[in-house]
Amino acid sequence: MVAFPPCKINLGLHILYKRTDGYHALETCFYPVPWTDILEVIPSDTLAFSQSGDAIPGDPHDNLCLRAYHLLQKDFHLSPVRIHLHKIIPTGAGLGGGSSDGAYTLRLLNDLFNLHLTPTALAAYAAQLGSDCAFFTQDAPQLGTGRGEILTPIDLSLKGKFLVLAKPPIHVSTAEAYAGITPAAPATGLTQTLTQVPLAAWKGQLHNDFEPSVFARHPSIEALKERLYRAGAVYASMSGSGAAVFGIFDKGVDLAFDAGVVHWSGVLTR
Ligand SMILES: C[C@](O)(CO)[C@H](O)COP(=O)(O)OP(=O)(O)OC[C@H]1O[C@@H](n2ccc(N)nc2=O)[C@H](O)[C@@H]1O
Ligand SMILES: Nc1ncnc2c1ncn2[C@@H]1O[C@H](COP(=O)(O)OP(=O)(O)OP(=O)(O)O)[C@@H](O)[C@H]1O
Repeated sequence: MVAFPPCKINLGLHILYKRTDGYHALETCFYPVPWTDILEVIPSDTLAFSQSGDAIPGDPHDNLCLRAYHLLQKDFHLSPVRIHLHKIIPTGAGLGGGSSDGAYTLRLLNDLFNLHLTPTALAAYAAQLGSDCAFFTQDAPQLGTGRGEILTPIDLSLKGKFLVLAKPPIHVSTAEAYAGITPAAPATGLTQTLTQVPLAAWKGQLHNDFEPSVFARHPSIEALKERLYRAGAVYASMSGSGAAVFGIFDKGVDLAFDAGVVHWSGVLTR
């Protein structure tokens, strides 16, 4: 079986307070973007994991695809599989690429072994892999709360808009980004902003709370965001804890970026 795990952007990201478990309570809108990895899971005599494409930091034995397998193996005594991941989504980007691979491994195993896990059950397993993972068990935009694992569908469509994603050659560690945050309740709740403020007025009203501290350490990320505005973006922001930034345009643009900046662009179809 083959799947194409997408990445995500965060439309608004409010870090509300630090929880007693060390995580932060947040509210964000996860929006899927078809810049995808390629994931194959097939039955095998022995458990095997291989990868191609871009390098992935860390020990391959800790890959989220394998962690997903072991999570279900523990409860369902699954037969061995061979997993191959072709990596395209940049890591350390705030795009949830690793989280997506883990969640899609759960989805493929659910189908391959007819486990009949519901989307809710899959989301609960995914939440054990990481705070961003649960979102990737769903296919539509979701409001994320809690540590990001509590999902509520949101009626929001960017269909027909042209999206540009760009990641400079900077790796932002999620834990490091959270350590630089001073949590605070926002003046306006995220759902209210997203549903009552038109896209044309999001600039200055839709905030990613990670931007001040990450931009202070990495001014080139802020410069990239401003570059998107100068190119005509209606709205631009850093995604997640960075380093990727995105711009939403009313029409297609053809932008050239400095060497080392990996980028994707396309018309959103949902
Ligand atoms: C920044 C976001 O990408 C926004 O979508 C997510 O909150 C990050 O989700 P993630 O990468 O899946 O994060 P996890 O792998 O669960 O946690 C990595 C580290 O980030 C911090 N972390 C993560 C999520 C959260 N709500 N509060 C946190 O403080 C913790 O230090 C944690 O040890
Ligand atoms: N399949 C995978 N793809 C990418 N990273 C993986 C994978 N499995 C484990 N990892 C580890 O997880 C870390 C975080 O993954 P990734 O960088 O894709 O998330 P992210 O882009 O930071 O997204 P976010 O910040 O929104 O969670 C990587 O640096 C890597 O060490």
